[in-house]
Parts: sequence; C-alpha cells; structure tokens
Amino acid sequence: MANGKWDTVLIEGLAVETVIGVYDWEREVTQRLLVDLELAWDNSVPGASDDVADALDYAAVSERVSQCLKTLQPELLERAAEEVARLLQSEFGVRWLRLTLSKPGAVPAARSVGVRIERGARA
Ligand SMILES: Nc1nc2c(c(=O)[nH]1)N=C([C@H](O)[C@@H](O)CO)CN2
Repeated sequence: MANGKWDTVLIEGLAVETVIGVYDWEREVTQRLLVDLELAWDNSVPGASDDVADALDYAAVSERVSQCLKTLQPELLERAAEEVARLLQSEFGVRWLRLTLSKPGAVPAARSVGVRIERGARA
C-alpha cells in the first residue's frame, strides 16, 4: 500500500460447489472448493467513516467470487485462481492479494490439496 499501511480484508473458508477437474467423471459432478483470501485494503478510511462504501465489502467479494467459480467450471485449480485474482484486481481495485484454493476431496489420503498465488504489489 502506497501509504505504508499493510491492512487486509480476509475471507476464509468460502465454500463453493462447482464443476472442476481434469477427468471425465469430474465434468459430470460438482465438487466443493474452499477459497481463502487476503486482500490489501486501506482499512483506516472505513475505520474513520464507519461507511461500508469506503470498505472492501467482503460480502460483495464473496458473492462475486462464488459466481465466477460456478460459471467458469475450469479444469485446473490454477485456472480458477488466475481468473479470481484477475476479477479482484479489475473489478474491486485490489492492489495485492493472496489467494488459496483448496479441493478437500481430491486426494483421499490428504486432508486437502490446492494452490496458492499472490498477485499485485502492496506498495
Ligand atoms: N496442480 C494441479 N494438479 C491437479 C489438479 C489441479 O487442478 N491442479 N487437478 C487434478 C484433478 O482434477 C484431481 O483433482 C482429481 O482428483 C489432478 N491434479
């Protein structure tokens, strides 16, 4: 963040049911993805105004991310992550983000598998 603040807005464990996967059977079912987001935002402005219009509205972001994933129906988690990152930057003006996409059912022997990306710059 240009003003030296390192504030974030968090979304943790956002569950989205969608078609995702590379195998034929995966194109016939929905599976649960979990989305974790750290989004750089200057929280001092809404902290002073107490106005949600100054905040990064985590409810609006959650709704849009969920809609994106349900529509995209990608094969790879990597593709899903890139598209979500792109919309957060272009539609919500997020300058930096860390995004984790988990697919808890994908590897039965693992608690979860997934990808994590960071995009943009804090400063
Ligand atoms: N790096 C990745 N590896 C794999 C992915 C993926 O999205 N990214 N996907 C699959 C399959 O769809 C898997 O989830 C089925 O269990 C395999 N590897």
